[in-house]
Amino acid sequence: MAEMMETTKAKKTTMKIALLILNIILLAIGNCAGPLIMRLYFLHGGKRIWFSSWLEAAGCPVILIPITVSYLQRRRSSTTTDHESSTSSQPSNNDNNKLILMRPPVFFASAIIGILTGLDNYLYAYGVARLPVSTSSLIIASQLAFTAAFAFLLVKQKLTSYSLNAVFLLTLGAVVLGLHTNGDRPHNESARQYLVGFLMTVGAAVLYGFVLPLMELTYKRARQEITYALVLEIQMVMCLFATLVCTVGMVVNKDFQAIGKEARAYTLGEGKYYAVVVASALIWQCFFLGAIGVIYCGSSLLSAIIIAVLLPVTEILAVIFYKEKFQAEKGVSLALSLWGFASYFYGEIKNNKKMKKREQLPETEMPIPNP
Ligand SMILES: Nc1ncnc2[nH]cnc12
Repeated sequence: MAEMMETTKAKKTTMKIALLILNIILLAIGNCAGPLIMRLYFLHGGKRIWFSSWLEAAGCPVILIPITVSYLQRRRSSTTTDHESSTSSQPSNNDNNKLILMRPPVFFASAIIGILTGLDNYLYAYGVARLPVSTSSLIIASQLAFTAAFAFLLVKQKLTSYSLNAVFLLTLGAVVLGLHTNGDRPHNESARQYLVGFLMTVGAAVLYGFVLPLMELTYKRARQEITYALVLEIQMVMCLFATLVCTVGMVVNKDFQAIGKEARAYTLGEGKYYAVVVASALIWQCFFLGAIGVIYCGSSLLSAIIIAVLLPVTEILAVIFYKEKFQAEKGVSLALSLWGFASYFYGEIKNNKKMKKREQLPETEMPIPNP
């Protein structure tokens, strides 16, 4: 019996590590390619900020694919368990047969997070439209410090010397990255436009720094078991509400009527315009699913650290694809980010080892029962 429990526990741990790796990959794709494709829209004639922020969430119907696969899998496994339990008189798990796992408290929390995400997407898109990538990346990297502060307040995230060191190094990396942005205001932009873009991006960093721990709090306070299938449903509801917020913005701003004209005038061609739009919607889904998936497998702080560590990668990709200059600051920033990331993981590994030792201790101290 104890052996069976050990095997199930080991299986669960392996599954969680596999899920963590998968979500880190999704987050990496979204975090690196998202800002680049959003910028591609603005660089070649795109002007609609509400539309651009709408694209960050509107690709959510694609999440219906893994939701359906997960439902079919649950049903299949529940049929097998039902069959086994009918012969072994064990109760079957009712939740497995449900098409929708989410209960009202999680639904309302996801809806609120979705509304905040919709507003955040607008702030973020505004910054990408107005500022050079290097500047907006610098500001967004400060999000890590806000996440650390909000995670400390909302979910009592323990800040070890290693995670604090990681926050410090990653923030320093962002500051170094911004050193070369002096006087980088584009020629066709007024000082006021530039300043508003700057402030909007600061707002995005603060708001998203709040949203990540809020999601972790939702997982912790949910009065139901959180599984990855439920995480997919949360992503769906969150993005639906974010899309709703941005749809209102688009309607007020008359963006829907402007899309056709904008596509025809796009300097890369109409076909490429729609390709950018579709790719953008899909890439941002990777970002948001990756972000909340990493929170599920790890924590909101880990999600923010991965986002911060990948920002210099985005810079390098911008150098390759948009022929931006690669100054020494970018190399230093990259090194600092990797150092911060290594520090965080070293701390986590040390912590895990300590926890495992503590788990094993009572077993060795327990008296051996008489047969
Ligand atoms: N809406 C957003 N999209 C991507 N990265 C972000 N960082 C802060 N807000 C963001």
